[in-house]
Amino acid sequence: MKHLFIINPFAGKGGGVAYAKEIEKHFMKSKELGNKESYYIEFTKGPGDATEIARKYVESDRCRVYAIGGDGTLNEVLNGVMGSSSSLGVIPAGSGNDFFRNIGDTVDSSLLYRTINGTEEYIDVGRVNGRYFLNVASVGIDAEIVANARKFKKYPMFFGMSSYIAGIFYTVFRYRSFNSIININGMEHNKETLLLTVANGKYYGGGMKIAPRASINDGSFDAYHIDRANPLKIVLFFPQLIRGRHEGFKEVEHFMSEEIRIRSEERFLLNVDGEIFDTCEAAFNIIPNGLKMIVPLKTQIDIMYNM
Ligand SMILES: Nc1ncnc2c1ncn2[C@@H]1O[C@H](COP(=O)(O)OP(=O)(O)OP(=O)(O)O)[C@@H](O)[C@H]1O
Repeated sequence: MKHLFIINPFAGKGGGVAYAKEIEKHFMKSKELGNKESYYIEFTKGPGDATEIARKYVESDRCRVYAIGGDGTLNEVLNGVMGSSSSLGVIPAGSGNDFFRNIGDTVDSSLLYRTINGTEEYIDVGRVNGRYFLNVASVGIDAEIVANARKFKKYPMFFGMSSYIAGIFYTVFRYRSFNSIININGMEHNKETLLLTVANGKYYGGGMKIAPRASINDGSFDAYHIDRANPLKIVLFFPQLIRGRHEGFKEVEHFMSEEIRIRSEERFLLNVDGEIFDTCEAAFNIIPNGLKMIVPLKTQIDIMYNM
């Protein structure tokens, strides 16, 4: 079995780099114990690189591919792995690490070893406008917030969710809803859209529980549409959204669907696992059991390697 580790040295505060030594240590010990598995460590050099690296390896062989970085890195690796028989694991080393929250594990000193030895389970994958995603895709105010949060993230005082909260305040008073036509479960609806989130995973924005009912293996999206609301209401609304308690608001509608389409005469921003695109139409579909995910073992195995 080939193990490919793709490390984004710029994700989070660069914490992913330290894993390279740990990986080498692990495979040295493993070799001493008689295992003959090969491993490769690749550092990304810029945006898009993780997709190219993953694709290059999985085209020639079945691999276990590990994304070491944040949600952006994971998304890029996913887009390189899809269509192959390789599996994908995640070692969180970003600032938000929202996808990892769905796995319900903790980042501890044994995570790397538990993941290398982890089991493989099928999970669903989302696709929008030809791009795959694991977590959440959204349009409207939200994508605008992600774009603005990214600007704040560059400053050291903004970390994790704080850059997102700064993005919210910056965006809320400037943003205007747009007229849209949304097709869900074959029915067309005319809407005034403040936000449409289409979720496979539960979290985004550094721990905001945007889709409390979502599950990565139920074969369906959990979608939330939020109608036009005034800025003050939006500000009041976000603390509830962070905790996943937004379902009670009259502006919020929840849908389960395998296919969703939104179009508008106005252009809007589309957020795909943190990546932002400008468009006037977005077509989402779920691919049930579309990916073999590497799930870390629950037991501590570092003792076995005497580390
Ligand atoms: N060598 C590099 N230099 C600069 N940027 C890079 C490099 N390699 C990858 N990137 C880009 O870094 C971006 C951010 O990575 P990522 O999302 O993994 O980290 P993060 O933003 O810290 O974490 P999170 O998304 O979980 O908040 C990605 O869009 C990726 O394309």
